[in-house]
Amino acid sequence: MTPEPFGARLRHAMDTRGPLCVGIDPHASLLSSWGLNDDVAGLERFTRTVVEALADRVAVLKPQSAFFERFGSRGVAVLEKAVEEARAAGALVLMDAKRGDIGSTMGAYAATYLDKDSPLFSDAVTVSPYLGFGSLRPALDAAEASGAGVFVLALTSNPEGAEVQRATSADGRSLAQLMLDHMAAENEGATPLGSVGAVVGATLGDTGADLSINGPLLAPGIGAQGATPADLPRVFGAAVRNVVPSVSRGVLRHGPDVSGLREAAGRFADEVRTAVPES
Ligand SMILES: O=c1ccn([C@@H]2O[C@H](COP(=O)(O)O)[C@@H](O)[C@H]2O)c(=O)[nH]1
Repeated sequence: MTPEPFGARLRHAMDTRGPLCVGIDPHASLLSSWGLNDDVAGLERFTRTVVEALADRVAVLKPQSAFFERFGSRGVAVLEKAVEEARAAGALVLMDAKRGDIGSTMGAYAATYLDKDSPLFSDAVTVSPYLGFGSLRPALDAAEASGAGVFVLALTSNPEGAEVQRATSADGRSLAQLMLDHMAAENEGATPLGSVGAVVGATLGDTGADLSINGPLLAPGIGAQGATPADLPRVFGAAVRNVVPSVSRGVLRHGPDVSGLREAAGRFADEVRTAVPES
């Protein structure tokens, strides 16, 4: 049976739960402020608490793989369990791994995150297109086959990104626009939403880019990096209904109480609803 595409599953989740994505970023400083040790037991407790607090209410949970990988195989085991538990509780899991390599190696990354039989299978994964959009083909194909999604870096939230992403390509478009146009081509004709998303920072102000890719737009940078939900209409213009606003530390710093995490996520969700009533 053909799996339901990620874009359709995400649209449904956004419409029923609201579009907010909360990141699971177990920074050492957060473990400490939660009264936990910077070790695998602390990592596990932190992660389970976030999943317990939020997986039954937010559309998307986004574990940041780096914070798990730093503990080696035992950290990755915590990540595997978190993915399984978050998905079982109804959240879509977006693995923030930002993978990118030559196509043959990309195939191995695709097998890791986008093959239903993998212990790290996720609803979607972040990838970097700066080895050429075509190098992502194994991930795009694997995602389509398994009903998963791929979020491609376009205009990242960090100020350093501009020197690469705003550089001019051979045909005069910015590199970011070139990538966005590739994503639009991948999503052509998909309803209600394509499964190839773009990452566009909420911190950027008016991007001047054409964001009409017919796919989701992940907007990190809300909270600790200074953006707010009120910035979304200016950054995303007519595409704002497809935005998945993402916040990590801005919510996580309200732990370790489950109620504190829920209230913080609820406040961001309310702010998003006020800023983007059509979302
Ligand atoms: O352009 C990007 C792409 C990804 N990120 C990731 O999102 C979170 C942001 O965390 P905050 O605590 O809300 O700042 C983090 O995992 C980044 O790696 C991004 O910030 N910008």
